[in-house]
Amino acid sequence: MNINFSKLTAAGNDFVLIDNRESVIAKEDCQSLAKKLCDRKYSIGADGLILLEKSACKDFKMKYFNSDGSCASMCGNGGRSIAKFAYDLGVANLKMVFETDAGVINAEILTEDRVRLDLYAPRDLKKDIKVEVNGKEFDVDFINTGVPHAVIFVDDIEKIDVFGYGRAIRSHKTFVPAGVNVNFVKVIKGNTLLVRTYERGVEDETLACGTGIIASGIISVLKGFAESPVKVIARGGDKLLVSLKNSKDKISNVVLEGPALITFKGTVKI
Ligand SMILES: N[C@H](CCC[C@H](N)C(=O)O)C(=O)O
Repeated sequence: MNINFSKLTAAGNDFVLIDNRESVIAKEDCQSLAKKLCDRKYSIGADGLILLEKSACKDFKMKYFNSDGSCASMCGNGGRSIAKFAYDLGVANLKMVFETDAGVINAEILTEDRVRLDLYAPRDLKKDIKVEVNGKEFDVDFINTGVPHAVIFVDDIEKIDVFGYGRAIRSHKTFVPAGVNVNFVKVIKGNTLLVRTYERGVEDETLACGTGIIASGIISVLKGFAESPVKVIARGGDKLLVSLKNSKDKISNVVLEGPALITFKGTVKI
């Protein structure tokens, strides 16, 4: 049987995507397969594995696995990548609706390499949590944008030890047992953020984290540091846009727009 797969990068967050509508990959094999395929030395290499699965009610379903094999309920850059993958396969039109474990997402292919996601409302906002790690106290805002995120505003985004502090905060007792993705944010002129993210499940800084960029945009607006739509420059240099639709006291839903490129595609016979 031939399996369609692709390698995509979305603002530098890269993924292996597999068309698993015929369920050729068994549930119990997904985590070990993710670790194997995401290994940058002995395999294709990626931040995560994304499976396109059949859905009874939407165009398709997305299942996401980090490069360490852990399963996550959502991936913002992965969502933009699977939209492109699904359109390329002919599974969906330019506008599509798909299921994730965090909720239903509307996606639109805007141009050859730009995709927009319209997501569910974020949840579990907790402001001004004090977290001390490695002798330094951080003022953290927490929000769940499909996966858990800590947002920390810093003055010097170039100098901050994203790996050291990110790893320590990711596993801090405040966030156990699930852990948290850690975003360091610098507000610059022009209603723009610079964001660097230590990603749970990759256990390193990635060049972009879509749900982290959304979390950073939301918290910046709530704190009055920026106005929607917020421009975000990811670590890899790509530009994304976070737009919030506020309704009374909560953010009704969020739109993330940014690049998503197919860098390789093929089929493998099994
Ligand atoms: N590492 C995340 C999942 C992927 C998030 C990120 N790649 C994105 O684009 O949202 C977690 O385990 O919570």
